[in-house]
Amino acid sequence: MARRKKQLIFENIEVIDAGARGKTVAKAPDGRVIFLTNTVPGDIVDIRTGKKRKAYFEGTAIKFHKYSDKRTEPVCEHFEHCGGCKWQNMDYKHQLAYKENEVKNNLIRIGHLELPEITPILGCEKTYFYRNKMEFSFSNSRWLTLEEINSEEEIDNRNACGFHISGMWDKILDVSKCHLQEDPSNDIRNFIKNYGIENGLEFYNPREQSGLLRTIMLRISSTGEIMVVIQFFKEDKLKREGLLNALALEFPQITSLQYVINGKGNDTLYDQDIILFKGRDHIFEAMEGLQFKIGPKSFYQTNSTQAYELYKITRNFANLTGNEVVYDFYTGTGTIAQFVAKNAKKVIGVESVPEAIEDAKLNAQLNNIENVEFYAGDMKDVFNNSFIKKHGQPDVIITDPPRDGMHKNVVAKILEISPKRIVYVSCNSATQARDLSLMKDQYNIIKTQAVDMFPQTHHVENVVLLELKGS
Ligand SMILES: C[S@@+](CC[C@H](N)C(=O)[O-])C[C@H]1O[C@@H](n2cnc3c(N)ncnc32)[C@H](O)[C@@H]1O
Repeated sequence: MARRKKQLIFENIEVIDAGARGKTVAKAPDGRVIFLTNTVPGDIVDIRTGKKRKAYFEGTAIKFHKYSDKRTEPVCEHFEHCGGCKWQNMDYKHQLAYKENEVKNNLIRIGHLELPEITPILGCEKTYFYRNKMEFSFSNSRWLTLEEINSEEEIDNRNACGFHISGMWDKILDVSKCHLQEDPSNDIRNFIKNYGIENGLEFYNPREQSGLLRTIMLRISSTGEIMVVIQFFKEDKLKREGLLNALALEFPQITSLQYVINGKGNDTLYDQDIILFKGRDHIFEAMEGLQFKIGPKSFYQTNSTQAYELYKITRNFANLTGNEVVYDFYTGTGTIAQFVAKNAKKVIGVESVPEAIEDAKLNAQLNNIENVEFYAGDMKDVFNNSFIKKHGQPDVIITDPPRDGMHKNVVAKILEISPKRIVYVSCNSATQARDLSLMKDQYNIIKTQAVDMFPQTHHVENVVLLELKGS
């Protein structure tokens, strides 16, 4: 072990694991964990530590003695700098194994749960170009490589359109080809960027809060429909219409072309008026004969193909016969509720975003589903005695909370009313394990199934079936 300022150098260390936050894991000779970003399990490396926390280090591999046989060549030219698909350098079958293991470890170590035999994780057939929604940002402060910084040459164009660089709020990595969304995603983004540069549309300056072009949101649905929403920082009718007309002419296949003028400090669209320029103000997603109307603010699972697999597993675990009252908590736009409705007596969905609930009601009408009801509000407030009195004792609860998991009062209320069956869908198995540990005295875990929705990243979805003990 050598010392360099406050940093430490550890030599010949094997990388042993991958998991939380997309980082890989090695151990220092004293047993302390080192989290790394630029390695794959099986690599043998020298490590320079950076940030030291109490119980672990953050580090970087500075020399490779052996490359792991779990490695594969990243397909994306931006891999090294982007940070969006951190696991691209690991063969997909190994990515799946680490995800499966992460879920299992969380359920056992955090939840102290007794698990049934674990069914293998369900991988994606499509490991690239699987996202239906992408967001890109403009900046006149393109992130520069070290080579560019050290070069003597003057950099005259620092306009960029792509992704934020982690830890540098004002820097954007300029992306020429992203492997996450099908074509014409890249063509549309590059067209807008090039048009902007050629026609003097200033790119957003995040420090000074100035410029015109701010963000692009691009949705391509499984039905092939395309939505483009361009966010401008200020009003400039001439330049805006020039761009939108040129885009519409170049890509006549765009179903919905919309824009926003947002002069706020942040670029979230959710509190903004979105203005239709051409086509419809929505596109459609379709799943097993159901249609879902998707507006610019609607939530829809980002990987449509795997969402279908996830919902089939959920429906299968719920094992409905047509006579059950089902509560679908954290229902979003009511997709799971509608997906299981034909197998249930009635389904009640709850969601905090009122616009999502409006979409859910509209979609249920569109799909001629009459046995679903939707309510907007925070779960911990809505799910109370009068709610239960109104809708009846549920036979099955399906719950799909955000990454933070369920509020403890929601868990307590579920335990109080004790439905026979609970299907818990989660995008964060650590909080899922925490919640399940609160339920383990009353419920047995019957099945658990991990589903990969996001290849090349560490994210993983997990579905657990619980049954009331003694039922
Ligand atoms: C993981 S998404 C699930 C969406 C839906 N089940 C689906 O498959 O499309 C979680 C949802 O919970 C909603 N949500 C977050 N916190 C909530 C709360 N406290 N009460 C109710 N809904 C909440 C979010 O708006 C989001 O739509």
